[in-house]
Amino acid sequence: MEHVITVKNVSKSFGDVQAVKDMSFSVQKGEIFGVIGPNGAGKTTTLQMLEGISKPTNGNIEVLGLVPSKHLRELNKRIGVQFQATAIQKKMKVKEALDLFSSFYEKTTQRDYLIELLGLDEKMDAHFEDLSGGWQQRVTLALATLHKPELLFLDEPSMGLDPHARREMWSMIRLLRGQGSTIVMTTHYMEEAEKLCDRVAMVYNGQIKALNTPEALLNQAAGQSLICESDGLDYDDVVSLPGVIRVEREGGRFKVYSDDQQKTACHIFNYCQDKQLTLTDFKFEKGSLDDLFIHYLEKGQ
Ligand SMILES: Nc1ncnc2c1ncn2[C@@H]1O[C@H](COP(=O)(O)OP(=O)(O)OP(=O)(O)O)[C@@H](O)[C@H]1O
Repeated sequence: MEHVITVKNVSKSFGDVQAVKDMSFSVQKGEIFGVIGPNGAGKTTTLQMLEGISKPTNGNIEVLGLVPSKHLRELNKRIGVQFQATAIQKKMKVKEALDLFSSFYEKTTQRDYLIELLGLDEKMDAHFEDLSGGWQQRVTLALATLHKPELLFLDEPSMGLDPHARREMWSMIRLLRGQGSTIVMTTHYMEEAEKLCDRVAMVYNGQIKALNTPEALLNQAAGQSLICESDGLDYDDVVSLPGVIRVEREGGRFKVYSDDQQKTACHIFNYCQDKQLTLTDFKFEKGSLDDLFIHYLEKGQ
């Protein structure tokens, strides 16, 4: 498996704030690699170190065989970075933005292809500020990919888009991957991570808490919750059962998150027998990435 990014024991501090702590991972050629995490988790800081914009305090990074902070000029020819829409001048026309960004690169071999792929033809004379969020994202995606980068960095590519525009953005990202680009993206949307990404890193508190395919992460999440219902269940008793991490209650219905689903299930049955309670419902619930994410947030470490 060819790695286009290798991160080894990387940390980054801003004064007293340790934004990234001893992070290690690699990205394989041709994959869509997602980074998810709450605000302040260290996602942008990580991306900026990969892009060569900032230098790690400790550790080593290799991107396309180069050290980003040392070989920025060479790297910039081979990577694409999608700018936030706010970085584009409001009064600039789409075609002017394309011309300006084309002038940054030696070759813009896929300009015409991108205009067609992203349907930009009809918007060439529109001012950037007059475009909807979905169209603005298409333009910034085009600007990042004019030079057909081997590696594309997208920071929240579908932020603020409606569900339809988001799905269109996913198809475009898949097409760009189909053309040979490796894609590293951040997202806040669990559904996006699940449906679009080949592998997902869950980042919290500057550390990777889980890294796997969405399917494997979902299986991990699936082992973590169960539903039980009985009129006599006591919240404090259920919370203190072995393996229980967190309990959500709605009337007599409890959703129990556990480190060990089987063990907790046995303890719930024993507890109900001891207290002579009748369970009116009991099931293992298929978890979601949201559940897993909240699990790491609540563990808070
Ligand atoms: N230039 C900086 N100076 C000081 N602290 C910073 C700087 N950049 C980031 N931080 C801090 O580092 C931590 C990680 O920030 P980062 O922007 O990487 O998080 P994030 O996961 O991208 O969050 P968001 O989803 O809100 O963009 C935060 O505590 C942030 O306040």
